[in-house]
Amino acid sequence: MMLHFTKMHGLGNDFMVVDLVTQRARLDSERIRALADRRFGIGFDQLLLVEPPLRPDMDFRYRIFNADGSEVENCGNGARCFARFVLDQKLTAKREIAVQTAGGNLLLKVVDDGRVRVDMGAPRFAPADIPLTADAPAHDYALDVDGETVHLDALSMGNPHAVIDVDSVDHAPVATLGPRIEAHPRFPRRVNVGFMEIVSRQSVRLRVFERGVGETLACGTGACAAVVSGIRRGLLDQHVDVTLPGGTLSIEWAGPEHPVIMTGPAERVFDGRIVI
Ligand SMILES: N[C@H](CCC[C@H](N)C(=O)O)C(=O)O
Repeated sequence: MMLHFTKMHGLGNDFMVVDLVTQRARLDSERIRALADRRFGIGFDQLLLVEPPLRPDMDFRYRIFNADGSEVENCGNGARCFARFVLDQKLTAKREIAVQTAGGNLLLKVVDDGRVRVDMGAPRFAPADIPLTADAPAHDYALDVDGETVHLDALSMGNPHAVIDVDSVDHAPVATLGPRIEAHPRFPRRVNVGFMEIVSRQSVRLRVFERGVGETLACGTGACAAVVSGIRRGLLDQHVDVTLPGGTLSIEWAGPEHPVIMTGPAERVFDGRIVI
């Protein structure tokens, strides 16, 4: 069958977006892995599926699959592209769009300069919510990585994140330490690993080794997790600019029980059709 899709990106974190409201397709993890490979398919960090909602108070269901075929709970850069996509495709005329994901509900809003503002929901810190099989609180957690102790802050943005402070992201061990933490047995659903350099109380630099993908040019939930971690430890103010290799996101968090607000761009690259 022929499947229509749109290629999009958020600061270089790139997506294949598929409307399953007006078309039908069965996409299993093997097919998704093939589509994620530019030699056999399209090539993307994540596949985003736009589906009818399962609940009457939601506008859409938003499903997310990593390049390795694993379905995940949330994707921040993808949420901004989701909003741009459903408006461009005229699947809605709403300017505030409620979507349900496996990790919670998001509220998407296209703001005047064309960027998208996302209410990402409140972070969660209990080890069981991350999940982290920890016998201690998940902040400033000392993780034994092959005999080396790595201090990290673990939390959930619907999906699991570990945040590590570094003096310089340019010299951070993203490629060597990232995969060993991503697959660490203490994280039974694996984990996204963020390396954060604090520049000032209103600015950080960040690189993320993403679960199921590897290092990406940007990670929206990773940017949220890094700012929450810094604010919680008294190192950052409420509104922080996060500069990733692909560009800068604006993140705001007013503290526990409050949602994290992320604002940034969403770009459409091309439309296509593929035989599946
Ligand atoms: N790799 C992530 C999903 C995509 C997150 C990222 N692309 C974002 O923008 O939040 C995970 O396995 O939880």
